[in-house]
Amino acid sequence: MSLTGQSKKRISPTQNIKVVVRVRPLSKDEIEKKVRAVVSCVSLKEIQTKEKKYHFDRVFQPDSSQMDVYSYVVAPMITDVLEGYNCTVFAYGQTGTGKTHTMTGGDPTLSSNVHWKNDELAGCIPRAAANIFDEIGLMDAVDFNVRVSFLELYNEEVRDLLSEEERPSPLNLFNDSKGSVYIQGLNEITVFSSQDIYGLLQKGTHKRQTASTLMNNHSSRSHTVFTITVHIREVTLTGEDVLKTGKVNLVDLAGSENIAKSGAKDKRAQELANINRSLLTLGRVIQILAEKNNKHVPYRDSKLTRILQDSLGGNTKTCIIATVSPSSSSYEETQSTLEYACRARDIRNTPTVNEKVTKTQMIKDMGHEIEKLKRDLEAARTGTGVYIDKENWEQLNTDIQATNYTLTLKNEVIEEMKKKVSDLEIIREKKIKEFDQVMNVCKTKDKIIDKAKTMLSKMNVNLKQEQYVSEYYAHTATETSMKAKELFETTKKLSSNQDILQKKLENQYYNNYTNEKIIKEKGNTLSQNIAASLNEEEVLRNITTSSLNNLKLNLDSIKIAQSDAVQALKLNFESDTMTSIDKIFTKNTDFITEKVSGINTSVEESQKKIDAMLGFVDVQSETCKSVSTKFKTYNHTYASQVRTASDLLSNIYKRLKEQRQNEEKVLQDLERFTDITKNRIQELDFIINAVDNSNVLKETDNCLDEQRADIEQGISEIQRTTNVISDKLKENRISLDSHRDGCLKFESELISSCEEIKEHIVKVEKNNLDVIQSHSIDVTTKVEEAIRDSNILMEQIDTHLTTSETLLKNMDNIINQDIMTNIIPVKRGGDTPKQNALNLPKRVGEGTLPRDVLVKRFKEEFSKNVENESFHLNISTDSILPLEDDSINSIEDHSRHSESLNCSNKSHN
Ligand SMILES: Nc1ncnc2c1ncn2[C@@H]1O[C@H](COP(=O)(O)OP(=O)(O)OP(=O)(O)O)[C@@H](O)[C@H]1O
Repeated sequence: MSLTGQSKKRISPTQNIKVVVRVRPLSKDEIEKKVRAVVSCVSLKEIQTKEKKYHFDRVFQPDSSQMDVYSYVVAPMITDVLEGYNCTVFAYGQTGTGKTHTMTGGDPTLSSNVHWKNDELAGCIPRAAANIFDEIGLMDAVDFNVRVSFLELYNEEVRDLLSEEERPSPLNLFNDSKGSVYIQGLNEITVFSSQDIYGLLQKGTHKRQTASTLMNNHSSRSHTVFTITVHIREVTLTGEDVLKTGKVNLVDLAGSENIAKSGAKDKRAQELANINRSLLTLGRVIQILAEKNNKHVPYRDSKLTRILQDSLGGNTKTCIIATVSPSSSSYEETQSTLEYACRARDIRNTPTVNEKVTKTQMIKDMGHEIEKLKRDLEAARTGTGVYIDKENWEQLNTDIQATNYTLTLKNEVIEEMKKKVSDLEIIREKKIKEFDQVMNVCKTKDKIIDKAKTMLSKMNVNLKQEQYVSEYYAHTATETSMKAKELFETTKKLSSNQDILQKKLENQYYNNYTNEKIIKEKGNTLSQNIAASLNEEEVLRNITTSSLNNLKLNLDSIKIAQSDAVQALKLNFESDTMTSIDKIFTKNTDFITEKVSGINTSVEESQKKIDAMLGFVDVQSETCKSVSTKFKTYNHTYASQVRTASDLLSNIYKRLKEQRQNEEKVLQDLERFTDITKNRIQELDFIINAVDNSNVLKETDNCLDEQRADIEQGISEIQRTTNVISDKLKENRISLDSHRDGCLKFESELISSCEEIKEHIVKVEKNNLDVIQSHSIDVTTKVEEAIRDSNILMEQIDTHLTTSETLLKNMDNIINQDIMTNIIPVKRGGDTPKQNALNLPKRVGEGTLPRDVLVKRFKEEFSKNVENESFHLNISTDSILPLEDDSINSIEDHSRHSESLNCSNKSHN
């Protein structure tokens, strides 16, 4: 039987294995002994011990029913099994915590009177059996096959609990060609109802090895695996028969307590070592899988882990039920079970649906198997098989086993590689996600950059536009001044022409006057002649009168014509020149007004800037003030500190001085005392000598000797005292010296620290001053720049105003003096002079364009030349200004008119 074999087809996403905890209620014994419960279920997912809180997929309280556990853990797996998944449920925990109670339940044989859902004692295995048959029963007319196997793993030996043998021999584990674990000779019994399964469960349970331990008389020391395999026949859309296979392994593990505590000895200890070997290996496997560090997973180190390989980190849907006791006596085990279960939560499986096998393929496989068996039977019956020596046979078997082992190892390596690949795949996916995120960030950044670029280009265009407009205005200003000059020249010429015209008129009048005079003289001569000749007087008078009348008429007509011509000339000149001057004036006024408003705006802006600068200056001055206040405070503190330090020093000096004075005084006293002592000694010597010399007093020798001895003793004592005092004084002096040195050192340190503080203050002050200076320089520069700008603007305004004033004055002069005065007829005569040709400025009437027109023009030009990198707009008035020829025409008309007038005058002459 293969526990794990089936090639896989549909892969579900990788998922953590499910881990739940079931807390058993306190037993009667425990209640009687008043054992304390040391674990509490905080919520549906949390359990609290004395030390720690643990989180699981689900926590079942002591009063949870069997059905509660089944509904949450196994029921969803039945649906998965029928869909073709392999599922495994482990019960893990200390002996006596309810593993068997959870997996098998009170009585493995369910009563047929009660529905399995209502049976209180039934564990997961009988419920799963009933559930599977219920589910199959709900399916419409399907062919199915349900098989059951039940094995026990005891002392690292696999035994078939459904074997007919009384004491079944251990079974071998093999890895088949697909790398799955295969248990040779394990019975898989086909069942047709849930009752069949209950029977087999009961049969197997009887066979289960049990052993007594000190902890629980009924506890099982073996692991059991109860497997229900379901094959369902399906017909594909193409009409082909396929077989869908799914199975559920229900595992009841041996108790997880340690050997020492169990108190087992000798053979039992060996058993426990083996049992623990499986559990220890299971623990290591769980640890390595949970750590996800791609270490070798030691599935092969125990039979239990080999059998359950696929359920841990494989393709199976797995759930671990950790059973714990609430009793304080089991606290350590409970804690270790919870830690173990917690670790297992990190194991990830990739559940995969078993591949559906076609009927043809199955028949083919079975046919091959039958053929093989037939051949073996035939060979055994006829003796035609291959006979080899036993040793060779064993060698061959060993070789096969070794090869199989190598193969298995290779398969394991392959599996590991696959795992690594899948891990790498996960990492790759993560990296791709990260890369995508980075790319998204980059895209966002790109968008921001693009926006910034667009803004920049817009700003560039605006800048160019502003340059264009300002250049244009500058250019127009120059042009205007030039035009004004030309106009001035023209006006001058016009005035000289006016003079000439006046002269012409004067000449005309003079000629007329002369003519009149001559006519009058001639008339007088004629009348004289008529008077002389009386006969002809009447006739001659008539002739003369008519001639005079004619002449008068002629003269009048000439006068009228001339005055008309002058009037017309005057009117023409006035209207044309005035119109053109008006136009220029209006345009210039507009231009000036616009400029003035622009300049006003600039001045306002400058004013605002200056205000802002002044504000900034105010802030800076405030900062300066606060800095200087701080500096003052700092200085003050520093001065007071220096003062305190100097006071301290002077105190120390004073004390030192006093001490020195005291010392000197003591020394002086000592010296005086020494002198006195010396004198006393001398006196005594003198007395002794005197005594020595006197015989009378020899009697008192002894007494004197005694006195001398006393005195000598006193002297020596005095000397000793003096020595002691001098030693003390020396010591005192040394200590004073060291004290003085210390004071001096302190003083020098104080001075140096004061110097440092001073330097620091100076530095800070300098820095502050530098900062303030640089700020004020900046501010001053900016203010000066702003003032300079505004001055320039004011100058420009002044220049414009002066120019316009000059223009106005010139025009006034032209109108008031040159034209109006010179037009009055002069009573002098002369020859009509030749007329001077006027050199008028071509576009004397041109004004400046409004800003919006300029901007529009700039945009047109810019859009045309946008491709050209070195694009530069031509702002010459030839290219941008429209021709406004009214003024030119008027002046040309005027000159034409003058010419015609000249001609008419000539004809008159
Ligand atoms: N949730 C529970 N409710 C009621 N009784 C329980 C529960 N869990 C366990 N018990 C009782 O505790 C005793 C021990 O339980 P059980 O035999 O299932 O423990 P075990 O973990 O399987 O022990 P072993 O490892 O020795 O097989 C039994 O009498 C069982 O009925």
